[in-house]
Amino acid sequence: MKKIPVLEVFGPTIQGEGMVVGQKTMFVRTAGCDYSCSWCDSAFTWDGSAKDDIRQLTASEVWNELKEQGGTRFSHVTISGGNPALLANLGKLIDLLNEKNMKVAIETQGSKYQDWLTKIDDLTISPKPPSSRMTTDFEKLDFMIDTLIQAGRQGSLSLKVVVFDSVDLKFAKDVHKRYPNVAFYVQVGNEDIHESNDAKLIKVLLDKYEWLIDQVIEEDDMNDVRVLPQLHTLVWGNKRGV
Ligand SMILES: C[S@@+](CC[C@H](N)C(=O)[O-])C[C@H]1O[C@@H](n2cnc3c(N)ncnc32)[C@H](O)[C@@H]1O
Ligand SMILES: Nc1nc2[nH]cc(C(=O)O)c2c(=O)[nH]1
Ligand code: SF4
Ligand SMILES: [Mg+2]
Repeated sequence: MKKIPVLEVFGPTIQGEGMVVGQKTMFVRTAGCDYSCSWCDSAFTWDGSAKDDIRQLTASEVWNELKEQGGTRFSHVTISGGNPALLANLGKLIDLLNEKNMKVAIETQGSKYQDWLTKIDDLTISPKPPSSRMTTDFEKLDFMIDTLIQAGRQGSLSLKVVVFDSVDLKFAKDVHKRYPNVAFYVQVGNEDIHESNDAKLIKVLLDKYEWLIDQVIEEDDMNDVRVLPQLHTLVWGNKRGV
């Protein structure tokens, strides 16, 4: 039986980001990423700092853990990382979750396609803007989005770009223009991922949110865009596992 490298199972909590923000959900966080974004708020998934906490679990072991923590208080599971789309055998977990009548969401940056992506109810693809210092392979992203749309998954799909500055905003605009038929979100970037003073953090994040709203309001290429903060950060700050 192929295993899944798991770093965290937590919840129920609310989805703090993107297309189903506010949705009550459990989280499974896988280890490993093909990127190393300068501002990654989950760098422990790939920088080696949590390597001793990685557990190799089967799909049914992950399900058991979800049930242990969530009981009967959930019907939605979000799989994030790291990049969960690096894992071909995650398909087994997705099939099991579907069998258990769970809705399943995935967070990925769009760098790697898997066939099981067509089975996801809420799929967030989050290409990385220049501030991350990563470079998007648009051929791969085109392939992923074309394939998903061809498979009839347009309604389950969204793009979400994290924005820190006006260069990122230009990138977000270009991504939205390239895929005009995909629901599009911009999200406030958190520059203070190590800040433990929540009041200070919230003030900065709300100011950035207002700045981002103002930018989108003025932009005639962004009329069908949703502007969101990271809701979980406003509620719980930089705490892990919420
Ligand atoms: C930790 S990533 C894991 C999934 C996948 N690797 C990705 O980046 O889409 C989950 C989400 O958090 C966002 N994110 C990471 N660091 C952030 C930060 N400092 N501020 C705002 N969003 C951040 C990512 O852009 C992504 O949308
Ligand atoms: N509540 C909550 N919402 C989230 N949305 C995306 C998350 C992630 O780290 O992928 C996340 C997370 O870690 N917590
Ligand atoms: S792609 Fe996602 S998990 Fe990977 S480094 Fe960037 S934000 Fe972090
Ligand atoms: Mg997060």
